[in-house]
Amino acid sequence: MTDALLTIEDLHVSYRGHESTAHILDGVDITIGRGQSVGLVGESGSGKSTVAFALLGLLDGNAQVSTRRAAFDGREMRFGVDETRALRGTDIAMIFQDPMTALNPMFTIGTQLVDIQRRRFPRESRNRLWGRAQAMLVDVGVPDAAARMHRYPHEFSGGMRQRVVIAMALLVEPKLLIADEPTTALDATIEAQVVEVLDRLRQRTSASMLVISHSMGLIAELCDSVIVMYAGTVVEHGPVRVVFSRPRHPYTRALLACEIDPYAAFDPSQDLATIPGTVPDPARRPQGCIFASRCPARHDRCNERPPRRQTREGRTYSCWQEAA
Ligand SMILES: Nc1ncnc2c1ncn2[C@@H]1O[C@H](COP(=O)(O)OP(=O)(O)OP(=O)(O)O)[C@@H](O)[C@H]1O
Repeated sequence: MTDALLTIEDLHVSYRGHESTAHILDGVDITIGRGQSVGLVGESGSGKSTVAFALLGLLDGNAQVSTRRAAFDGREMRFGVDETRALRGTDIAMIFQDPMTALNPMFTIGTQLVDIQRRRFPRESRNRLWGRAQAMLVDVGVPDAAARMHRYPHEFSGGMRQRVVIAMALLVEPKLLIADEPTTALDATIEAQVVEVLDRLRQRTSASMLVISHSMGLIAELCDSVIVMYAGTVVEHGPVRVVFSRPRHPYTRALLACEIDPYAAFDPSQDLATIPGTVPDPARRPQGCIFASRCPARHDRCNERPPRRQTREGRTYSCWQEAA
């Protein structure tokens, strides 16, 4: 069994409103092994970013978070308190969809790449941190790195800014790198280049990765295993090869049917077509299977009782349908 870097059991996140409570995550389990890359895939609103934000202590103040058990790097962890914030920027680094979220327009890239390392390497000289930063810019494919260190974020293109943010995340030598839709804001050619950089660095560093995306192609390219989320629940998870080539859950099948081929050379223009029907209101979750209202294979039992968890070929899925 892989030595887990992160284990979260039964994660719940809800927001209490005036009239009702919206249950955004409902019993999510996540395990990420050391050096492993895990993808989180699902339609918009399925709760993918909520998982990352819970991990980093970035949820809105009115969020209620609970778990049965959570551990990071061999230590028990608690959510929504200072512990999660303490991990941010040292043990866990995040690459956001919009690189400007992480960059300060007022400072040069060099200054920001040096400052980000201070907490991790408090005794290192500025010169040494500057050298590390410049070398990392070269690594992520920023040309003319020595001169670019003196430039401001607005002097970089979108793709180059995202490379800078990847460098920034890697400079703190995180144990876990979270990439939340890292290429969505980029145009197609640049997107494929950034994926290539992430893939190369993933193979070289020992960091684990959590890649959040609605693109199965991107997950197939970057990840060892995949967690498929629907409306705040995990419907199927397991090795990417198994789940994508022989999906069991009707929702995974529907997602894959919408994309052309997750194993084709990464093509960012491939996107999800819509699956008929709508996601249930998080304030009124059904008592049976959460996907039943949109499922082509549903029968009476699916509306009445939560689905059965089944394991086949190292992959687990929650559905009443018997394996063929
Ligand atoms: N403060 C909040 N109060 C109530 N609901 C919220 C709040 N923040 C987020 N949500 C809801 O949580 C749900 C999950 O959002 P989340 O951003 O995690 O989904 P996602 O799968 O990452 O979607 P996307 O792919 O669009 O980023 C959404 O329905 C969103 O409206």
